[in-house]
Amino acid sequence: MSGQRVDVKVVMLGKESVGKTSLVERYAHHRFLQGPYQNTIGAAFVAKTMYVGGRNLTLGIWDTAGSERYEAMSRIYYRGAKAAIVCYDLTDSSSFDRVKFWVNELQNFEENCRLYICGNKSDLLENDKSQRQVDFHDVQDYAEEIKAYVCETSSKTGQSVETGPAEL
Ligand SMILES: Nc1nc2c(ncn2[C@@H]2O[C@H](COP(=O)(O)OP(=O)(O)OP(=O)(O)O)[C@@H](O)[C@H]2O)c(=O)[nH]1
Repeated sequence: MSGQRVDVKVVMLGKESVGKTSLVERYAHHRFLQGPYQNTIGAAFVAKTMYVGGRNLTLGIWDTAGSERYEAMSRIYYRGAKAAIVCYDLTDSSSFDRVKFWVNELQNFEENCRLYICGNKSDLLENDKSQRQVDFHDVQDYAEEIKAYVCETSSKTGQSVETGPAEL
């Protein structure tokens, strides 16, 4: 699908509609596409070149479909990934349950993959904290257990999107 040389393979995982495609769009193209939600079918690939430590590094980002119907396919995309960004929606606790499913998969089948747990849609909490359904400290405790990084992002405002994967 991509003829481009990829130095670091990254995979986006998580329940449908948590904002994986929007995060990639924000990270790669610095924009947020308004308009009706369109679910990803299968997966999409985006390459982004970064200048790090005196050299250009190409990230190959696989944005997988969150719908459980594509679950088997998503497994194909995390093979050999150096990092997985496992996303959830801060306003939807069921999406955090799905994080645990993917973490489990990665621990079993891709043990060298670095894990990032990303709570998205932080903008929705700005004016109404009661919308939060997933406690940050609970996520931190869980992340410590599984040796993952955590971040809270908004693809809408761009909060923490550019800085998020800097450790890669
Ligand atoms: N308020 C807000 N809405 C967001 C944010 N990120 C995504 N959305 C909205 O959430 C919906 C789903 O976003 P997508 O990026 O398509 O979600 P996805 O996880 O890629 O979904 P699948 O392709 O089905 O797996 C869209 O209507 C987006 O506009 C965010 O940070 N804040």
